[in-house]
Amino acid sequence: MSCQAVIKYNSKIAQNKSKRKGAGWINIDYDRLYTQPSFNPGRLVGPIKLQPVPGKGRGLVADRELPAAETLLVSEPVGTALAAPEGRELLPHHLVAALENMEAGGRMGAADRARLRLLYDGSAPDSPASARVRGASLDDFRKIDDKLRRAAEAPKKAKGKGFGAPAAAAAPKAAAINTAELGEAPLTGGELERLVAFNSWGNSYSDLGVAALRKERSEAVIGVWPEFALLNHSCAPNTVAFNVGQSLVVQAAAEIEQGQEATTCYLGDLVQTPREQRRAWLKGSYGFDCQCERCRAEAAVPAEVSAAVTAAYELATSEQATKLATEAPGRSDRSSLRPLEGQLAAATDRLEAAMEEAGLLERVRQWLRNSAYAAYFTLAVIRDLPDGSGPGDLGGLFGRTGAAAPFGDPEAPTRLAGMVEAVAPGSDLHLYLTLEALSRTAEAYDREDPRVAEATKSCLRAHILRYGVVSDAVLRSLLEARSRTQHYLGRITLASQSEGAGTALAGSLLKQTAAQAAREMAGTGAE
Ligand SMILES: C[S@@+](CC[C@H](N)C(=O)[O-])C[C@H]1O[C@@H](n2cnc3c(N)ncnc32)[C@H](O)[C@@H]1O
Repeated sequence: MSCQAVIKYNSKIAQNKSKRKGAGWINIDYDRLYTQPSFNPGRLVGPIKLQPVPGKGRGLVADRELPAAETLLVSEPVGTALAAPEGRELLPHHLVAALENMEAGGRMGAADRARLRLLYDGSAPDSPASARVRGASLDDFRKIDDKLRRAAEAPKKAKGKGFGAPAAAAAPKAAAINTAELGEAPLTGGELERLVAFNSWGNSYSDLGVAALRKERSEAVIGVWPEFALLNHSCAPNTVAFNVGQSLVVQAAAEIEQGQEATTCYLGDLVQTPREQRRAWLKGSYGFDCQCERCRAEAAVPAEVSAAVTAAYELATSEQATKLATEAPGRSDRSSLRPLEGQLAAATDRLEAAMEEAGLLERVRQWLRNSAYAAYFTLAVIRDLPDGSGPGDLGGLFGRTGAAAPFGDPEAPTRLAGMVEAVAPGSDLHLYLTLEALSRTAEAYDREDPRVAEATKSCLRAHILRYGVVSDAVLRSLLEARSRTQHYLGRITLASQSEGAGTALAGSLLKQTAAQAAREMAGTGAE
């Protein structure tokens, strides 16, 4: 890194430090959070505010410039989040039943009831029910416990200021919300169903790297993290969220400008499907027509480009392709997959040519590639199959086995990681692919090769995006734990200590300190 970049970086850090003295910045001890299960960070809110967002009801907007890797939120669930062994599917009705049980058993606190009732319940934006919560602020979520205590001490004062009361109608400000009253009546089954339908968040695993460091099992989770439920959706979001114990951590996964909306993605794996599929699912599940930047950009491309996306996607998700790809790990060679490989190559080439012809921006091209990701991914998987070697020797995108397989294209994971970063920065898949890219390029090229240096940088960047700036030791442990993840047919799992070729590699390659990596990131951004 050049001297100039170091100086710029230092001044950027200094600026950030002085900015962070103000209210709103989260200064969390990540090392403790990621390593000590007993450490409870509580409810933390960064420099964001809740405000009306045209066409979306309310949303969270950055109060100041938020650099990538900065923490937006650390949220705790309403009641408790449900957990099950990793990979098990937990559905909203499981959560509704659990919350109903809490109510029935007298274990639902007034503060949690109030937090839930401050969330969107599916009512039309101009209905009286929506008007009830429109004036809420993030403080209403954070300070409910205090308010309830004060209301209990002076019950008469608190009465008469609730929603719909004449005084509230005359002054429709946040102060009109009486959170104490919102916590009074038990939540009905119907209320819970609606609130869970629109606000719950589930994941088939809590953070794999952190679980390893905390010596916990990674678990499937579902819950309502109320502050997180204030984030609106985008098909190319600028935040990443992950579970650490009962907490949900939300990080800026890209720089978010002051006044810009922070967004999350409601789609899960569907983020890598064409526009029509994404929008149909969002309409069916949440009742809105997505108008995010990616949806708008994808709607504006020439018909040939859209047709090429659809054709590539449909080919890769056809019954025949899915069957062949599913059976592939048991195959001794890739010869029977040659016809499919040829069709997929033609389909992705056609998409690339159509995008080139249309002169699209690289950002839009990356979005469109994600819409046809199944085709790019399946092609890379087929090309990864070793020619002629026996079953059990499979490695690469089918999951690391430690075998030194003669991979078809050492740069395939680098390209896939770049694509995924465009729609799911800091996601499990993004981190997995950057590690895969690092181990592949290191196997294929000399350690001094710029492609290895680039892959190292991308890998560190992805991990810092997700985890924030942690100590050198914790970063290295996280990388080592994550280098044992396996990816097979869309599922990422953590292999046992002894499995996985990535561990030693990560240890030897990732000698850079967390501070150096952070400098690299800031230096790149500053130049
Ligand atoms: C989890 S809530 C998000 C916060 C919500 N906007 C509020 O006012 O509390 C989900 C609901 O927000 C709205 N929403 C989220 N993302 C949207 C988007 N991209 N466009 C339009 N509406 C959106 C939809 O009504 C959706 O059902």
